[in-house]
Amino acid sequence: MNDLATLVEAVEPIEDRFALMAVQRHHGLAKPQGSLGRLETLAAQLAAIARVCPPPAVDNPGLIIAAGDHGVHAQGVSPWPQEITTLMVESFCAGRASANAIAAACGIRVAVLDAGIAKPPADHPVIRSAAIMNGTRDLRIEPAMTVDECTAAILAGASLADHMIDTGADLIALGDMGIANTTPSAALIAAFTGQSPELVTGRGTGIDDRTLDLKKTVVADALARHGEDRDPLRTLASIGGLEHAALAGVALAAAARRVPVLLDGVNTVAAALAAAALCPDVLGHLIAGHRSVEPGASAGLAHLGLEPILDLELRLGEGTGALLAVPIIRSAAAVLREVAGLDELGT
Ligand SMILES: Cc1cc2ncn([C@H]3O[C@H](COP(=O)(O)O)[C@@H](O)[C@H]3O)c2cc1C
Ligand SMILES: O=C(O)c1cccnc1
Repeated sequence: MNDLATLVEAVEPIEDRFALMAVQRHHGLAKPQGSLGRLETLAAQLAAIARVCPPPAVDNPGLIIAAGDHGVHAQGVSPWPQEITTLMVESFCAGRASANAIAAACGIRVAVLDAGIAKPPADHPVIRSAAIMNGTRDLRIEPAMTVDECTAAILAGASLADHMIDTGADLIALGDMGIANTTPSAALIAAFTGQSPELVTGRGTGIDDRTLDLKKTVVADALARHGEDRDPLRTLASIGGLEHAALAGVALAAAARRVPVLLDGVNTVAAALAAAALCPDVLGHLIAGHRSVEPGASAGLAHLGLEPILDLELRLGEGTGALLAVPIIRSAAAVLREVAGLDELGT
């Protein structure tokens, strides 16, 4: 897929009639009706996404972690040095980050996209480089990306998702890495939900009250600079990050292939808002893995109409909350595929 219009056009709405078939099938299984609660709703969504009932088994889930750096880091919105982005990407490659530990525990493969890191890491088989730019510009004072740069990042994410699906992935979880990225996330969430920067800006990695006030001002200034334009692509380019754009592309490409897209914390929710603004039909393909502590995550999920599977008070990112929800999604598909019918009992 080498242009954005083609990518957006390739996404079709999910088909509710397969969800209805799933509900009927659940009613006939050897258990009281509705007794598996939201597992049943999830299974119905999986059927509607795949357009088949029962839905395919979730045998080969994958995580894509998109990493980027941010010009707005210069405003002092994160207590951490920018180099941590590169160091954490190296840690993903070495299999030593939290995301790796959880992915290994849950049997999920991990791929990393350097969507635009200031100091690119050394080549490694699990990293792909988008090779667009080494981080965004400072969104408080100028557009973070041009529309062309943003489009290139979306397509780089889409291409990696396509590759993962071509090599067997049947569910794609989104993960992020990028010091200072909760600032563009707050800006995107404010822009796409209409909520105030005050309400959707949070403490990220854990900033003090004074830095939080500064961060809210930076987000408000970015929105004021950008103005009223809510064109999805121009908004994403102006106040977003390269990893947000790449993850929006991952979501679009997976949806186009009828593969479920699993969201993590605030940064992936911001990317999902952009993807849904670019292409509303992506929405039915999204599953919210968890509710991040970050306030913008809840605002974004409410706007998308998504109820998260888990609430473990996580605020890390990297895809950790999405990964933890994978066994539940796998189980939802397995129940609908494998459980005996009431009429089969004793046979
Ligand atoms: C060591 C370390 C590992 C991380 N893994 C994810 N994040 C998370 O924190 C960053 C965003 O928070 P803020 O906007 O406050 O900088 C992102 O990289 C996010 O994925 C990390 C942050 C650190 C420091
Ligand atoms: O919601 C998240 O995933 C998150 C929160 C704080 C910092 N980084 C990520």
